[in-house]
Amino acid sequence: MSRIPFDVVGFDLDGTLLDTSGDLAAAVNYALATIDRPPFAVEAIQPFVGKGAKVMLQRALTSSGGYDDELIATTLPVLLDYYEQNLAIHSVPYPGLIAAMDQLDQAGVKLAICTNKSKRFTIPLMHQIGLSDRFASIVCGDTLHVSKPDPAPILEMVARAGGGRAIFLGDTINDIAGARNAAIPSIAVSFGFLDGPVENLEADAVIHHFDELLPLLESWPSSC
Ligand SMILES: O=C(O)COP(=O)(O)O
Ligand SMILES: [Mg+2]
Repeated sequence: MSRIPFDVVGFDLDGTLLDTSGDLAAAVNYALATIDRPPFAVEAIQPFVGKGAKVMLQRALTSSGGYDDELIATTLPVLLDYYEQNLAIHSVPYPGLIAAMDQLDQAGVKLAICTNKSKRFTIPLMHQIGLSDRFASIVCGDTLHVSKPDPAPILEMVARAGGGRAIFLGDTINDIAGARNAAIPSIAVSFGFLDGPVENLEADAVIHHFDELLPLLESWPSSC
């Protein structure tokens, strides 16, 4: 019998399951080079991630001289096409993820994903990393007509994974607010693409490494 009081453990993707920042930065920098803007360091791109590729590009353009709609219209397809061809060159699971997933499988808990990344990138990326068949459901930024922090995609992820009690892990306010809006508990990961102190996310708990996940879930009060 599992001592974990959850049926579904849901994960954000970028900055939570996988460190995708190397490939995202390469795509942003490729697009910026086509308009003679200088590249960003990988770490500088991280806080731009979390609300989809268009917002990531808008944030990069804002930090390098500004933009108008025409510039977005020409550079976004360049970024998207490059990223689609280069999804998993540098991207890797965070340390301890696979072992934590194995432990959750053994405990009979379903794993699921709710990401603001488009389906066009999410499904091939998870396939190329070799993890796509480990998740009971994968809800992307364009699966519904709304994305996190709206609660609908998180609730859809839980429903598609079979329903029941759920908890959600993420690295940005979109994830933690989305879980709160969906009335499920949340865990913030301190190793993701933070844009400030992890405490500012006001998650119910914080982990610094995936080794902490199983003990945390096993000690989670079953009444809350
Ligand atoms: O593509 C993004 O900007 C964010 O994706 P995430 O929701 O998996 O962090
Ligand atoms: Mg994220």
